[in-house]
Amino acid sequence: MNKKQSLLNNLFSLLKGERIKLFVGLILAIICSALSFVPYLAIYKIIYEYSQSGFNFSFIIYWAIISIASVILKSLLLSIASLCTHLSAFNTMHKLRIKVIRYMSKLNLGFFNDNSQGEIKTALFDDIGRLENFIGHNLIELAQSFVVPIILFVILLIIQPIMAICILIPAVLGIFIPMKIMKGYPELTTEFANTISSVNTSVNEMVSGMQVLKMYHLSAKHFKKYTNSLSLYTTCLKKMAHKSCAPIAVTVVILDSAILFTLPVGGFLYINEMLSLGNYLLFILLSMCFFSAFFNLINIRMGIMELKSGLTHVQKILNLEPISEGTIVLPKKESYSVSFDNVSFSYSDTSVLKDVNLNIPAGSFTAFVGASGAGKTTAAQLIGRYFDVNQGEIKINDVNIKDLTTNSLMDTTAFVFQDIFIMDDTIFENIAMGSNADSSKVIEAAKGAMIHDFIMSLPKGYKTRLGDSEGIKLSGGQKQRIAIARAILKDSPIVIFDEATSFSDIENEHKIQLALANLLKGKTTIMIAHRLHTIVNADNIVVFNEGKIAQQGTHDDLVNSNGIYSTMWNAYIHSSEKEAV
Ligand SMILES: Nc1ncnc2c1ncn2[C@@H]1O[C@H](COP(=O)(O)OP(=O)(O)OP(=O)(O)O)[C@@H](O)[C@H]1O
Repeated sequence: MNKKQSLLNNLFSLLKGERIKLFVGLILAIICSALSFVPYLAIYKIIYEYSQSGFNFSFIIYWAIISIASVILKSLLLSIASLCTHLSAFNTMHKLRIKVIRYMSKLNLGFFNDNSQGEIKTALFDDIGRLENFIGHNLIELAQSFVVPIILFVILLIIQPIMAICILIPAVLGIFIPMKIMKGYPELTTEFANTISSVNTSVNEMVSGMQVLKMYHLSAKHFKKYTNSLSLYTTCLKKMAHKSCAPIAVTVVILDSAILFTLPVGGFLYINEMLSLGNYLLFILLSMCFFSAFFNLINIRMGIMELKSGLTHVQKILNLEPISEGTIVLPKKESYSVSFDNVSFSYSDTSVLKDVNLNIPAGSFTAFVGASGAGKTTAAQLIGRYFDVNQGEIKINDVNIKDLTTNSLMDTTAFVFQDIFIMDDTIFENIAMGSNADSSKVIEAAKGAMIHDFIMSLPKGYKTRLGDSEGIKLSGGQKQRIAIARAILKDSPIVIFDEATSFSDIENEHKIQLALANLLKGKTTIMIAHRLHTIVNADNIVVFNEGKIAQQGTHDDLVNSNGIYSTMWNAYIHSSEKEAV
């Protein structure tokens, strides 16, 4: 998508497939507006007939039936028009949501670290959801608000030009004065969209952290972020109500009293024989329709402002630079080398990795260790292009990862993190993750991750549902083993574990280590670990310190040299002994 392309342009291109439905909807809406004149016409006819030839009951019945029929037909057509525009709205919202989700998949994975779930949810559902009001309701009102006054104005112009021009005065005042008073409303709608986003973010945070919050006796009232964002939201709503109050009142006053303006003008023209009594009557009735058509304009304008500011969040996502994709596809191989050449990286202003040089030979087992915040996870994530390096190059098999296709990079690397994503689905699908793997492969992977016996102990085995809604809950260690089974099944030549066995008990951790040692044979493995006993057999242990590589070597080499690792190891042994006592 073109970065400069505005969302409104995108909207028009999304609406392309909906043109017929929209056209039918708008035409029907205009016919409905024409039908709304019929009762006025009936009143005119009855009064005029009465003034000319006295009371005529059958004439009244005739026009009453026509009026009722027009009202019924109008309701029917309006329902069909509304159905058409709503179907268009739902299809457009669906297309835009798919478009944004597809686009998000082109962004680097770090986007999902940086953007809270609440913000993404607001953009996808609340902001795009505003299209329903705009396409479903506002477009109909817009068509009626423009077409009806134009038709009426032409009719009035034909009957009596002076009178027609006179009725323009209150209409113009009724539109422009409120618009002037509404100054500042667009800023409020932007503020409103932002406050909804921050309420969603804080609600998400609060719900996911409810257990911790309760433990610290923090109720919703005490969760400052939530109460603050909620107060901002409520304040903004109040400000919007205040701001919209005056323009709505002014519109109502001007348009409602407009008839008081046309009435004496018409009277003057009638006295001076420039207007017949019948036409005077018709004028009064038609000008009532004319003015009422403008009432919706103020609502439409507010709706458009809210839509525009809401869609800026969506536009912000669509404006992000997608990850540049290379063209090289790595051939299928058991293992690949990975190298960091002078790599530096910062998260906005925070420099995290500085001039890192590292060679990870194909098929080797490398461990990243170091103090918390030293940059281990960041270094590992850069291999999967969660973010792009600011300086230097990361290569897989001597190919810069930026030159690989995204699919090739994703096929080549598998990540197992501490924080594991579990889908609301069966255990089988949670391991297969959308692949076409058959059950024997899934079972083999589960056995490798030491989770098969647990799965078989469940009444529904691999068909057991996991997840928050109706599924069973897994322990941290069980989740980690599901994630390890996924990685085993993915069979990527480079596997990166970030504290992937930290939730397992010692016995299971040992079993997993043994199983992994077998399964990862030949693969290039990178393991980030704080529990140092899990990586003593690594071919190379890389010690990170403040974003730099401070040391590297085998466990024995590092323990025997006086450095950060030996200090870490001694502290680790000491704390393990203490725990054992
Ligand atoms: N998405 C992010 N945005 C901004 N700063 C970040 C982000 N992720 C990490 N950092 C910062 O980068 C630094 C390195 O973090 P990183 O997670 O790579 O360290 P680590 O060595 O893996 O730590 P740990 O062992 O605690 O997981 C830290 O100071 C952290 O605050």
